[in-house]
Amino acid sequence: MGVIVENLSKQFGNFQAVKQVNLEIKSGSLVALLGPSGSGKSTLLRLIAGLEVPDTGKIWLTGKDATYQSIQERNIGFVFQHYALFKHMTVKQNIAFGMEIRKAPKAKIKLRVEELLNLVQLSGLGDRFPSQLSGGQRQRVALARALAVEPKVLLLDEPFGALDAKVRKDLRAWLRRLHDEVHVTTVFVTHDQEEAMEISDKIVVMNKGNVEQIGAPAEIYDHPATAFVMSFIGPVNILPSTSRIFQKHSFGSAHTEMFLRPQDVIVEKSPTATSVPARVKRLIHLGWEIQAELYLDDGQEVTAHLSREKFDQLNLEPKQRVYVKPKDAKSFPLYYSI
Ligand SMILES: Nc1ncnc2c1ncn2[C@@H]1O[C@H](COP(=O)(O)OP(=O)(O)OP(=O)(O)O)[C@@H](O)[C@H]1O
Repeated sequence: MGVIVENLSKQFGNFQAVKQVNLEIKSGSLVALLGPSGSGKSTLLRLIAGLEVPDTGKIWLTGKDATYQSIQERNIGFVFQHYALFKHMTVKQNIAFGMEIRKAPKAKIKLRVEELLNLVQLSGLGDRFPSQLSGGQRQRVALARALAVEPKVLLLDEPFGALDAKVRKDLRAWLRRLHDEVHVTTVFVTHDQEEAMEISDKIVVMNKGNVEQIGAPAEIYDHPATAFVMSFIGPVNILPSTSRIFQKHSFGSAHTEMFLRPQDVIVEKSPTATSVPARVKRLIHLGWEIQAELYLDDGQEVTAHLSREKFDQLNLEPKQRVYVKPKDAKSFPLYYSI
């Protein structure tokens, strides 16, 4: 058993930050809490950690009711965005800190510190001080320190948020590999959908204190439960269902808005029975694919993503006449903007 959150709510003054959240995080899994700023991700994480007390609901950690347990009793490892290493202690001393507080035998601490240094790939840097490390290295020390006390659950609040894009990307892959080695139940807060998709087993999408959807990355991307999820995870064209592009197609129940992924816009040079005319406005090279900004003859703008191969085959130019049709589109009963 990992973490179970039951009907959990938290209010700050008049503001409801977390609204009756229910959640089950399987033991040994890596789960991302994903949502825009202010959606309640950090508050939910802090409630699980015991840094906040819930107004209602329960938290179960590895089968035990932890709702009113102290932070220490919960045996949780926590890593924040802004690494809080002890500046006056070396890397080794930082990692050993929790074990020393618990009065673990010296020989055991020494061995475990070496093991953890290896695990976070910082062997040889154990005698440095935090100021002598890069941001990415410091976050790896913070992770080693959190893991040192063998926590039941590891909670990470945007641990790579303060780092530059390249380091961040490397650390994501590294965290995934690390998790595959240690298998500690991990809850990871991020507002970056690519980060969540890349590293997690399951994603919990949050919006305005609510859980919108829980699922594996592909499930959330391919079968979004709500308009919010569809527009938050990946790019999307939001078009009126009366738009010409849908006239010759039917995608189930059509509400007032249709959601069309750019990769589901098929672009051709010649008309077909199911396509409508459009014109190329702008072409943006994204490296692995080309973003074609098009406008339909009714003035509606539509973005299409084309593979390099398809783009070369079409040989597109700005202002060129093309014909488009939707491969797939979705519609939801209610859409509220993010
Ligand atoms: N201690 C507090 N007192 C008052 N309001 C708070 C407190 N902590 C959080 N909030 C409010 O609760 C809401 C949710 O905050 P939270 O930090 O959980 O969001 P988040 O999804 O983690 O956002 P971010 O990605 O910006 O950190 C925000 O509107 C925030 O201002």
